[in-house]
Amino acid sequence: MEETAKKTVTETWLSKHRFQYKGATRHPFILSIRNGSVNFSSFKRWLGQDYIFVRSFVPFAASILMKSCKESSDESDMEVILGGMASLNDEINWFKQQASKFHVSLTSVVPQNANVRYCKFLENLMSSEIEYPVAITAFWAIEAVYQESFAHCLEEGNKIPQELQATCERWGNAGFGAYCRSLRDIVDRCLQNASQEVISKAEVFFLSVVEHEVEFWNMSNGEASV
Ligand SMILES: Cc1ncc(CO)c(N)n1
Repeated sequence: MEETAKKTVTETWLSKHRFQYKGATRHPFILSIRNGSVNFSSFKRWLGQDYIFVRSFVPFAASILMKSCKESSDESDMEVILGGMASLNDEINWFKQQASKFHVSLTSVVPQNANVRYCKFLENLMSSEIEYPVAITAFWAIEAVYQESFAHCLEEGNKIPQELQATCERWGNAGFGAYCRSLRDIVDRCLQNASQEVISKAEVFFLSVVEHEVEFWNMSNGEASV
């Protein structure tokens, strides 16, 4: 038999679940930002909801940092995650600036159902019963969907409205891309040595993230969803 490079776990998932993944990274809302047809009230709705999500994402990131200190075999994981937390600090301030620019009142945003469900999902992942490889898989997937979505907006031929350029750059920039790549490497390293049970559990959570992301983008439509 011929020697071929063994596929990493994330490579396997991304090809096996490419349709679902594309649903999240090429969502109509993202395509509308890229082609300039985006409805500004949709964008404002997304902005307010995402601020709420990011505030829930901070304690989740902190829980990942704790797990990495206790369970990781590689000391450098801490630096990668800590770097992510530093950019979340910037992100919170950025949301406040953008909200003021777009006249969105962050204090009066009511979380929609899909957002409440996604935040609840993060809370469950913070439990000490969730293994580090499983939690970091979800963490990577959450960041990667945004990175791939907004990087796609920035690709050649885009007609991004000038007001939304900064949003696309926030998650689509090369530095954020490199950060997501580091997270993905951590996931692959952790899962390479994990039991089949943990690998399967991580795959289920990966798919859940993808579904939650689609539901999250759907909220920008403003239609009440169940
Ligand atoms: C819903 C959602 N997913 C991912 C990210 C990336 O941080 C975000 N800000 N919001």
